[in-house]
Amino acid sequence: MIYTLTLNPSIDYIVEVHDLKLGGLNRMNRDLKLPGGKGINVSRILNQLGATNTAFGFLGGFTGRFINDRLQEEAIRTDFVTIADDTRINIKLKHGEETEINGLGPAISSEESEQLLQKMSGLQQGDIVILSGSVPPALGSDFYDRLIKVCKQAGAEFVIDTTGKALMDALVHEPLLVKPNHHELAELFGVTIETREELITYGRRLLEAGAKHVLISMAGEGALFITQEEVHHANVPKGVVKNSVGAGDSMIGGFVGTYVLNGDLLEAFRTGVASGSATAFSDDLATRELIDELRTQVSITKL
Ligand SMILES: Nc1ncnc2c1ncn2[C@@H]1O[C@H](COP(=O)(O)OP(=O)(O)O)[C@@H](O)[C@H]1O
Ligand SMILES: O=P(O)(O)OC[C@H]1O[C@](O)(COP(=O)(O)O)[C@@H](O)[C@@H]1O
Repeated sequence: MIYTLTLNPSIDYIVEVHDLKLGGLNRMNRDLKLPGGKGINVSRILNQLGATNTAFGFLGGFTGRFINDRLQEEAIRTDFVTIADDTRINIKLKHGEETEINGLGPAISSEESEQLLQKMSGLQQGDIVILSGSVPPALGSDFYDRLIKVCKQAGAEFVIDTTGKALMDALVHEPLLVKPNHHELAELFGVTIETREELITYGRRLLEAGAKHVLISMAGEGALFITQEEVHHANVPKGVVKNSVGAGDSMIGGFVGTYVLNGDLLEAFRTGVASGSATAFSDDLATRELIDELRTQVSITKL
């Protein structure tokens, strides 16, 4: 079974303002509310691909109910801990560029966090758990570490998509996959990365530190897939970018879903790229139809 875990879900409030005046009154040209948070996005893509999964995490208040209702409409299995505080709202401001303002996250009591650990104690050998996104300050910076230990004790594999120290600390536990984008990879090592060779060098360091597979996404510039044996590059399909929020999560969903369904790593890479692009070319996350259409445009080259 595949599980996603979103410690810090969000309503993604997408606000389009054509001519933004800081300090002035602005009117929205368009707005859209989407269920968000990294693991929740992964669950929605897995569901599109027919990969059965359950979404774990914390949801609370009117915002949490909105997210839960939207996931029920899509028949996604959920097993969230209900918390007293409201789930956050993240603002995605489109004004020619995309500016994101993400909330810190709600208060979570120790009883609520224990409930999550209790749910996860039911994990079994062979399960895959996708740990995605930021950690609300209320949980403490070592919370992923505790969750990874629960996964390992159960014999479950894990994927981790987070940043900074939490990601670096997770590597020693041998995640099945990590997927930094090119900026996150540079930040992880405190360097500036200019070339593809440098991306590969730093990507390989994540393998050396314990990751089993490394995906490096480069938005419209394609992606790299690095394993112990080989490095592959994929181009991205052509299309008009509408909303790239969730593109990285879609890539993880496409990769893991395909890997679990057919076991082929390069097909998983291809579907991951197609899923990321299909989301970038859509207002909401990708649909199965668009992923299938774009998959035929992704070519993979061994470097
Ligand atoms: N402008 C774009 N054009 C085509 N595909 C895109 C674009 N932006 C993102 N994607 C797709 O989504 C994937 C993940 O996007 P990226 O922006 O690198 O991740 P993240 O959302 O984690 O920052 C890319 O590898 C690519 O397949
Ligand atoms: O937990 P974080 O790091 O604040 O990220 C949450 C945000 O990331 C997203 O999951 C999108 O992530 P990506 O664009 O990296 O795929 C949004 O839905 C959400 O608002």
